[in-house]
Amino acid sequence: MSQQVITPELCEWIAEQTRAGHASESILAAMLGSGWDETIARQALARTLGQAATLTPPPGAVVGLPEPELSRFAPILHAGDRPVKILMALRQPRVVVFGDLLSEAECDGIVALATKRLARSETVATAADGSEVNAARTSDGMFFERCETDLIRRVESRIATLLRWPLDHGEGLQVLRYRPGAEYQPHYDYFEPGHVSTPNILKRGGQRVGTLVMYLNTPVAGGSTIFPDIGLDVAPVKGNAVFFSYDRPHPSTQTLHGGSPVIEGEKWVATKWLRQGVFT
Ligand SMILES: O=C(O)CCC(=O)C(=O)O
Ligand SMILES: [Fe+2]
Repeated sequence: MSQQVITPELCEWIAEQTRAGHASESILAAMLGSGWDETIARQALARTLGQAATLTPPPGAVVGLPEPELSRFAPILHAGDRPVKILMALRQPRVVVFGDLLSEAECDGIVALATKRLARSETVATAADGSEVNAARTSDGMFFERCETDLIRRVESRIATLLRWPLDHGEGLQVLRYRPGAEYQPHYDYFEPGHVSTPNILKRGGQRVGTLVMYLNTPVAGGSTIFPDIGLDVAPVKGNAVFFSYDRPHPSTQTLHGGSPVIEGEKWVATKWLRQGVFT
């Protein structure tokens, strides 16, 4: 079978099989038997049955991922010290848009702290030979240490509560500033399994399994976070955030994403990457 697609007919067939009493696992086996690609088959089951699809994870996949508590679909989650709105949730791939994760003052505070460091890194960049310049990412960036200041610690523990993932499994916050024309071309956040540097990176906490991009300001135009595989554009609104998770380092996770070019104004984001284990 080439170019397999999940059609309404396929979803209806899965629903029928379920009504007839077949377990998700045996429907998957039947699909694999008739030549369906495993990733597509799993996606079709997840799309049709949602949380009722009880499948054991694929071999090599991470068991247990960062995930907000959405089982009752409470529109407001209590993330420790702050109520956080759920604006949108997609099951497959898992993408959740949060409203008001950060207050205006917290956004401004992170931007102020990062601005000082960006100014410093600009000086270094001019002096250096430019080898670090990445054409796919035309923003400027810096990293905070985990729990570097009280503000950073407060935000990090809120994220840990919201995503039910230990604080020490997260990397330090990365802040990016995009000026007009700057963008981050579509990419995956996991480390490429075949890349020479990956084995060393994985020693410090394993693979990345989730990403939270928090918007620290609202650009005038452009700068949405795009997910080309699923046709999703997330508007960068100050204080809001987009979360997505990936259980294996593979394009089948459909987590290709990027920052579209800023058209007017600046765009500031803080990204928290979540690892499988303790990040050291
Ligand atoms: O700026 C964005 O919208 C996306 C940022 C991103 O992909 C990242 O920080 O890994
Ligand atoms: Fe990314």
